[in-house]
Amino acid sequence: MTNELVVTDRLTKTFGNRTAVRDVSLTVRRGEVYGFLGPNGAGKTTTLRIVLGLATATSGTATVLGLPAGDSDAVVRTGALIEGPGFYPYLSGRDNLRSMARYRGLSDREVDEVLERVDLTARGKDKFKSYSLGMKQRLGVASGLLGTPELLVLDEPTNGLDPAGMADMRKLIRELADQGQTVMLSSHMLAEVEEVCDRVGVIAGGKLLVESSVRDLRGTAATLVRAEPLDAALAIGMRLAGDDGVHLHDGASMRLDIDPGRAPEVTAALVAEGIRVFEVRPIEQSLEEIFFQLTGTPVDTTLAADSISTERQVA
Ligand SMILES: Nc1ncnc2c1ncn2[C@@H]1O[C@H](COP(=O)(O)OP(=O)(O)OP(=O)(O)O)[C@@H](O)[C@H]1O
Repeated sequence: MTNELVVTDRLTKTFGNRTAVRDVSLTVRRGEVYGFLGPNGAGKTTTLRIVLGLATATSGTATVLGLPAGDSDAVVRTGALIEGPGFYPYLSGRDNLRSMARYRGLSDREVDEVLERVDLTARGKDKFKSYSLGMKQRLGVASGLLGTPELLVLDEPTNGLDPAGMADMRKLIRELADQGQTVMLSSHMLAEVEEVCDRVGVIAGGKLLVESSVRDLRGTAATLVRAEPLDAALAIGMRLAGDDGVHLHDGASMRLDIDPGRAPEVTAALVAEGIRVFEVRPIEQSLEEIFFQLTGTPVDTTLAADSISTERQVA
């Protein structure tokens, strides 16, 4: 049994003379929620389509559950929500799933189980067309869960949902993960990836820029110091962090590019020079800044209110 459920190796896809995906090598491990993060047009959907066997690569390989992407056994063991599944508007949610289940030789009992998992049991008998967007999307996830897939692939699962619908969907994905479900999802929202995902692959312009845990991506390698007089403090800062490791911050503090674990040493050095120390604390880069540094693309401003609140004023 492989623990690397998705492995792509230098995956490349071109459309005419446009390269949508270029040399993407990523790994999704069993039991994790993997966030494929990137701005619109980055190549996320194209990559997921190849992983799901809906498109072929121009070069490179994609392996799913240890099998070539598109292999019938890999397809059967993978659930997906991509480009919105087609549901019959005048059938109930449950009957829509039943028709899918029968087609695949699955029992009605399994339909009731997946409805329960996405919290739609109470509305299962209502017509699909009466559902909110969030419920429709949850029904889409339910359809992806039919057949107890080892891997669930969700393309922008919260796209178009209102804040409450987004929150419901994120909660659902975390619940599925807590039940052991491996999920690979795409998103253009940093806050979402931070909230939901264990690991992240950042893609822009078709290239995978970084792959790491959200925590490692952000890092905490800087220390904020508020002290007076600041000029004297800056001189000590340079002694400790080097000339390039000191940055003015807010006009009243400095950021030192040194591990926050050295806070006692920093404090002692400042105090030894008669400098008054008001604050020494770890400082995190915001994911927005990291994203911008990696991609050269600012985060979608419509997401600002939704973003993670962390230190945003690194000099
Ligand atoms: N069938 C196609 N024919 C031509 N170009 C395509 C095709 N599919 C995707 N592309 C192009 O490939 C690039 C990557 O598209 P893709 O849909 O994979 O990005 P994405 O990251 O999923 O973005 P979005 O969230 O906007 O869908 C885009 O420039 C897109 O226009």
